[in-house]
Amino acid sequence: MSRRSAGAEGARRGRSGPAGRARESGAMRVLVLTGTRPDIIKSASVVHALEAEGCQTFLVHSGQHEGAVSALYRFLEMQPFAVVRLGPRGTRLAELNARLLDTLDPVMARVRPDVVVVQGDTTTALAGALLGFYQRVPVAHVEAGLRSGGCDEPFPEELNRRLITRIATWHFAPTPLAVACLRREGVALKAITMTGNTVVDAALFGYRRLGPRAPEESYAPRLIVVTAHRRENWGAGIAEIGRGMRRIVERFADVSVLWPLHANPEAAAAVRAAWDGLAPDARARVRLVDPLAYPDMLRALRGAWLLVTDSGGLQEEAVTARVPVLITRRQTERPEVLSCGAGRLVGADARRLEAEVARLYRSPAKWEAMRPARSPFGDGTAGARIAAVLTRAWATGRHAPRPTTTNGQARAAVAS
Ligand SMILES: CC(=O)N[C@@H]1[C@@H](OP(=O)(O)OP(=O)(O)OC[C@H]2O[C@@H](n3ccc(=O)[nH]c3=O)[C@H](O)[C@@H]2O)O[C@H](CO)[C@@H](O)[C@@H]1O
Repeated sequence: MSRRSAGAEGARRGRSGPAGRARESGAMRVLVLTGTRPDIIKSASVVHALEAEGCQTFLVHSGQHEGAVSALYRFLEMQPFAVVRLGPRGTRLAELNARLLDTLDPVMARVRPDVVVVQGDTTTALAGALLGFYQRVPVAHVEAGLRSGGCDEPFPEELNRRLITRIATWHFAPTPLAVACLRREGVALKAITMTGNTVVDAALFGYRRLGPRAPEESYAPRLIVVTAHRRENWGAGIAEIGRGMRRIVERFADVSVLWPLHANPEAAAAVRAAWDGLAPDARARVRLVDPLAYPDMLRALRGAWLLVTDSGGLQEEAVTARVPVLITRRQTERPEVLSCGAGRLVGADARRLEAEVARLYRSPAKWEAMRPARSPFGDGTAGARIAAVLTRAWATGRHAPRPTTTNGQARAAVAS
């Protein structure tokens, strides 16, 4: 494990000190746990808002994703307290889980937080929630209440979300639908706050940092940004999406494609193969690139005519950037994208993908109808709402660990 700084002392506002010293100041100590790129992006505004409220934040990166995370932290103006190195490992979830629990346990014990904040549905988030339970530290769950149906799709995230719901004291739900899902599972209303999604906060923060669009950002008239990384699309699905995109480029001479490839070499190879033998003039309109740094992704999105993706966070960001999105999945745990009109499910199906693009190509009105003015994912104040709830609970002494996931009725049902 490498320590980047002690507490928030070296952090943005220089307000706190090493773990031990910070304890003496009496401010609420919050351990914010991240493990993947989306976690980092979605935790930024929570960290900023907690610090603005005078809390001592201890940002811990679990090491689940090890890639280029330090540039992302810098762009989002966050400084980790600890970056855990999990070391070489295979792809077994049991191994990941065991290592996360074992490695994070002493980190949490050293920080002795008053609250641990976990984000979303990763194995890191589940480990953080479990450790909170083991160490009797109350858990705040950001992006709570997303549900897709069965417990095993997406695997393993759907079960992770549900298990975290059983453990958490505070449930920060991004949308009314997420609130309803939590209520259906017996979570007490007073334990839920609807906040909007922190991904919107991050995007607005990012766009403020980037400033106005530069001339070199003016892409071809119809730029389609494509990403494909979901486990369910590995192999045949990604190849099918590639075939569909190829037909689109061959058919429409003013369409260009920017496709940041997934780090997984097999997934990247399947995408590359889809373009083999393409005529040079069409090939010139296709850019297959390494994963984009977050600021570059924000730039690409604001220059895009359309997004084709199986990503969760990108669906939410596309709505915020008012870019129509075709979702290459059978279902989405973000149905708000569909109900607000900004997105359509096309599956990993080349023909459907081509047909949907052709429909939007032919009809500017249909394209415009997929750009709602308001995002169902919030207005960019989610982080502030979360920090306000936590600091209020701290101020009134209501931060102690307690089970909140069952209301009276559910408890009675369990007891009977
Ligand atoms: C089952 C499910 O839905 N799970 C989700 C999934 O998250 P996701 O689908 O949102 O993941 P991605 O698409 O990887 O990331 C998106 C973010 O990354 C930025 N981005 C993307 C490409 C790039 O080239 N450069 C970038 O900067 C982009 O703007 C956006 O902010 O897995 C997470 C655990 O890993 C989960 O927590 C999360 O629920």
